[in-house]
Amino acid sequence: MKVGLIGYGKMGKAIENILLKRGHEVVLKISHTPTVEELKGVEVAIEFSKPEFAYDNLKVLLENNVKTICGTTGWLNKQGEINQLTIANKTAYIYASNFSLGVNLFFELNKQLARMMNKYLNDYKINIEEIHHTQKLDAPSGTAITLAEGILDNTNLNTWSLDETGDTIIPIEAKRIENVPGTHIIQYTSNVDTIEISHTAHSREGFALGAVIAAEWIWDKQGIYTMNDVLELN
Ligand SMILES: NC(=O)C1=CN([C@@H]2O[C@H](COP(=O)(O)OP(=O)(O)OC[C@H]3O[C@@H](n4cnc5c(N)ncnc54)[C@H](OP(=O)(O)O)[C@@H]3O)[C@@H](O)[C@H]2O)C=CC1
Ligand SMILES: O=C(O)C1=N[C@H](C(=O)O)C[C@H](O)C1
Repeated sequence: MKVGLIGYGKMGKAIENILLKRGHEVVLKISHTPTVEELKGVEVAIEFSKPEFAYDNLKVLLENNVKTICGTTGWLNKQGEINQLTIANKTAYIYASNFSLGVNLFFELNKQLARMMNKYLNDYKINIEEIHHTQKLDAPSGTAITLAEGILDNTNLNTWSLDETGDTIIPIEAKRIENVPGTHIIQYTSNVDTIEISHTAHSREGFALGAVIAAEWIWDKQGIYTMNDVLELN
């Protein structure tokens, strides 16, 4: 597979290592919005850049029929437009707030626990905590937002918030600590006990491997997909 890396930072470099180990060719690695000329020969693009650049990058990629994997978080208000561009250009696109197998299993566990807890939310108060390295630009993390959405879809709770509290709000606490690749904790606390589930990434390797597996999967497809499709989780 001939891959273009759009965003050659911490994740771009981790993804390159895995692509090369799996026998793929990295034909482009840039830290700017690609030009049409640069995209010639790119079969699949993997976009891990910064929140403010993701939309422009994805627009160029999809308008040039490049199949695209996007892991950049913190820009999702324009996801609808990107989905429309994917369909209009008959190409293929996967976004995931987290590409690791472990977190995608954790997303399913979170939904199942939320379904069980819904009738006990008078007794148990929920909270989400996420911890990341100090260079992270967005808060809360994309993964924490996906976890909150999984809980909202399976309970009578109304919304999530970084700073507000209330009976129907899921509070998310975002901590920034040097060198932490990504930790997510969900707690249900009553007067007598706490139920807690957590996922701790030990490095960026799991995110990077998941993005490469998604690129390999989308290579011969058209349409909008998720990691649930790639990993056949449900
Ligand atoms: N979905 C997932 O599984 C994961 C998602 N992420 C997300 O991926 C993103 C990148 O993370 P990470 O690699 O750690 O961040 P880094 O800051 O290490 O890398 C971002 C890179 O993007 C480059 N860049 C700047 N402007 C542009 C542009 N216009 N187009 C393309 N690239 C550009 C930066 O270059 P320069 O330094 O010169 O500005 C930098 O090299 C973040 O949004 C993060 O939240 C991270 C891990 C896993
Ligand atoms: O910025 C990061 O590093 C990470 N970002 C993603 C997120 O916002 O959820 C995924 C992972 O937690 C690492």
